[in-house]
Amino acid sequence: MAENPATPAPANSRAAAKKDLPEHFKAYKHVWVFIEQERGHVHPVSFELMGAGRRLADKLGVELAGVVLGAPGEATDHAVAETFCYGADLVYVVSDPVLENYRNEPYSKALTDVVNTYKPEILLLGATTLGRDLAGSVATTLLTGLTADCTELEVDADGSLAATRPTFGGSLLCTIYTLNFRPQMATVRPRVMPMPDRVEKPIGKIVTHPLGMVEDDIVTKVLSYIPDRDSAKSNLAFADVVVAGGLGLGSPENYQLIKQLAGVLGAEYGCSRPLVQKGWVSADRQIGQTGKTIRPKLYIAAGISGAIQHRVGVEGADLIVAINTDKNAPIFDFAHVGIVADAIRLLPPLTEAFRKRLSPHISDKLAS
Ligand SMILES: Cc1cc2nc3c(=O)[nH]c(=O)nc-3n(C[C@H](O)[C@H](O)[C@H](O)COP(=O)(O)OP(=O)(O)OC[C@H]3O[C@@H](n4cnc5c(N)ncnc54)[C@H](O)[C@@H]3O)c2cc1C
Repeated sequence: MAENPATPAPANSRAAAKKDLPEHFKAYKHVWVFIEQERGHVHPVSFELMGAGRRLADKLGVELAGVVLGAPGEATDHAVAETFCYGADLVYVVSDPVLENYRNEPYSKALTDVVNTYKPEILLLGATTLGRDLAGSVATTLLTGLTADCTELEVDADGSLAATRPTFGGSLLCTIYTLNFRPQMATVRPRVMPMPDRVEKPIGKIVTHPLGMVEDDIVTKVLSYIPDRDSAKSNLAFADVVVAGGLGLGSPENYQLIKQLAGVLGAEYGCSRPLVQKGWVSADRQIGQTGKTIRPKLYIAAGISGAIQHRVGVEGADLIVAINTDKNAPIFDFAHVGIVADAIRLLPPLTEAFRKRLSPHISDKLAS
């Protein structure tokens, strides 16, 4: 692997680092996306990656495939059908009762076997808890490179995957290449890539592959399945409207102003990292490089300076409104609307104005 600054180096400057791709890797073709599904629920990041994968596949002139692992039945069938609606040319399926719940061992074996048999040149996974666990073990088993938490994926003139991600605490971007091994693997966090349109399509070509493993082969046992009661608590990453507060609010009491405005707008509320570190707000509300990436239609940030680690999590918002007392705050460099004001004084009348202006019907629409 080679590490480069944010702008991909021209192909010829990497020539020295690039030994001839070993003969057995030359057969690796096509772009694959691992479709993460649990009990019939496909994680949206998988479809976001289908959009990114389609762009890469078209540039390379190859096929885009989804890989679905799961137990035989409706849930897996549904995931396969949806994968076609998000642009797959074909779908690889490993369907076995052992794969009903995620466990690293059988999932790694299934994905590794399918890769070794059908040889993709690029394999993308969501940087979710499951995706990170699976990607790491599959990459180490395949002895190939994995670039985690990418923010951009491109294909170079020589067909290499240029995977860009923040480094040095987010102060730099680096582009990483897996030059001499295949597949080139990358994970991407939810909401980093835009969601492509879903187009109703019939089921296309499916390639099934056996798991070749039975329950007795697996060390970990699933004793029961307990859904995470908190998982539905914060819908921050997928909200259309997000209101967030930072250290400029000065106290947890003042942070309530953020929640009040969010309540009136039917929005989700979030925060910068220091508020989580101070214990004012729970970690699932943190926005930024080490928190959630958001892509709302409207993002209101109050008392947030706009450090790069925060910026990378909000740049995908359609409209960013920043409230800050310091007219030179970095957030004004990327906000679409900047309000130089004391948020503690501005938020209550702003909330009241929205309350008067928005009928419940409009609030519902904004939030939907
Ligand atoms: C490895 C690493 C990962 C990180 N990950 C993240 C991350 O995921 N998310 C994240 O947010 N940060 C992250 N950080 C921290 C980041 O570098 C910043 O320190 C942080 O974002 C700053 O938070 P803030 O804007 O709330 O506070 P500050 O930078 O202190 O800014 C407060 C702002 O409030 C303004 N202000 C003061 N009073 C008022 C007022 N009354 N009304 C309006 N404005 C006012 C000030 O002018 C200032 O601009 C990370 C840092 C590192 C090193």
